[in-house]
Amino acid sequence: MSMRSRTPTHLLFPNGKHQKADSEYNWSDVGTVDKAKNVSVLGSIKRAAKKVFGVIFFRQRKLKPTECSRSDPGESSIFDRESTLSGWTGGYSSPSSVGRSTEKRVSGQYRLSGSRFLNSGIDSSSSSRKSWHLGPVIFSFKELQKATSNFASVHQIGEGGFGTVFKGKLDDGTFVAIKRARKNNYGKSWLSEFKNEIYTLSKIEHMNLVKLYGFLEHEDERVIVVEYVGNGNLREHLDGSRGSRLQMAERLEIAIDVAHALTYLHTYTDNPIIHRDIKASNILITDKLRAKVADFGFARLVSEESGVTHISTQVKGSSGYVDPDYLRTFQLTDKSDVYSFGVLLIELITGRRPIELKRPKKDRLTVKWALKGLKDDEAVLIMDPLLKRNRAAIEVAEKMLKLASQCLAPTRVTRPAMKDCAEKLWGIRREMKETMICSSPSVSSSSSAGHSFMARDSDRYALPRIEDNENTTELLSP
Ligand SMILES: Nc1ncnc2c1ncn2[C@@H]1O[C@H](COP(=O)(O)OP(=O)(O)OP(=O)(O)O)[C@@H](O)[C@H]1O
Repeated sequence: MSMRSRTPTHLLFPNGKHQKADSEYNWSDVGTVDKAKNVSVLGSIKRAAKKVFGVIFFRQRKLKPTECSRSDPGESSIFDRESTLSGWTGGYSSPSSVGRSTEKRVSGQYRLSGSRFLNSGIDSSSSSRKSWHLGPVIFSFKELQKATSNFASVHQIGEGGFGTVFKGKLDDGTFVAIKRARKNNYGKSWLSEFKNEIYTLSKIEHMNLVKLYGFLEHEDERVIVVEYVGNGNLREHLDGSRGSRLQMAERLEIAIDVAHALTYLHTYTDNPIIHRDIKASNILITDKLRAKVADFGFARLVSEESGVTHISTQVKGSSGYVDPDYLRTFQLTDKSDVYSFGVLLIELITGRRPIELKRPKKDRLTVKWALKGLKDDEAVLIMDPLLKRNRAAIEVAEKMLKLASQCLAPTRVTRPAMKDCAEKLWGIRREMKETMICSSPSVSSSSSAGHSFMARDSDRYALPRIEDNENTTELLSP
């Protein structure tokens, strides 16, 4: 568990225009957070119960008979609404969002008897680990203290603009990442970032996105509890401070994972979500070298009609990753994530950070340097020195660079959609397999190599790696 050094600073550019505030989510939409501050959790339960009964009463009066017959008698109306949102199947299990009947506190979580979860026959008291599927829960400060030995520095795994990240172990044995906000941070925009991360994460569920388990908002503490992803972040892997060197096939798989996550956010959620802070340190890596996108503090929902968010008063993102079109127009679209994804592709190929101040002036901006390499037909020279240079790897580098150059187009209209990027990457992956099979030393092994690829493809979501074929010809030494 190494503590990561601070990665590129976030950019905040006031545009001087008096436009609508950058983030104005209706916190009550989340349906979970007690608006009043400095109140005990018990207080929130009581108030929530009143509110819930009010909602039920209201709903019962408004529902037509046909609507009533559709609902499971044990499900709350709010679950009905939430379950249609973005494939999120659980809705909230917090006091303020749950429907009818009594709340039970189970293993530090507020539970509903009569909820969808309990109706499904899973006993939350005996299996609280599974109970995350219900949706985010409200933690008590005490249980988070216990999970982290009172936020001991030995449990610290990261630090960022939001605050400090700890690894914690809950009573049921689940490992979690606990993001504890820096207290002197609490300005208006910061609070909106906190709420934003919870709001956004609560709406999504995808294997390549970090899952939200719960949160705490009590007195001056703001904490987010998310799925723990145990193998560091992509930047640490590229720097060589984590793991053994990522080879080209693994980097390609990571790119595909990120492309899937962003395609999901842009295309398959009810309201498209723009992440706004795609960068290597926000890509977390699992033990099987799969990628999960984290850090939704800056994410924004997009209006379905226009495909754009409202004009921002502040441009947010991390230096080196921010879309120049967004900087120019203050108009945020999903293509801003596409731009940042282009920067990420360049990082995966070169291993370099987007800005490398210690290098000669002409090489400092990695994107510029790498795209010049592509133009000069010298992809092989800009490949990360840690990468093996076999034919398959070089071809992948060239193709990924070409895709990166499209993502990095100066204006958003000419950039591909994330879905197209994912499809192109799948094509690159397929061609890489073919090259590796062809480069295989013996003809007879080609069929077995083909067979093993098929086997790996069929369980891509279980054990998804293509390994670099050690037998492919080494064209150049790093
Ligand atoms: N779910 C997690 N599992 C494991 N490690 C994590 C997790 N979330 C964050 N980390 C670690 O903590 C670091 C900082 O986390 P995070 O980026 O979420 O904080 P932040 O304040 O939003 O950072 P920044 O402002 O730089 O984007 C990550 O780079 C990663 O190394």
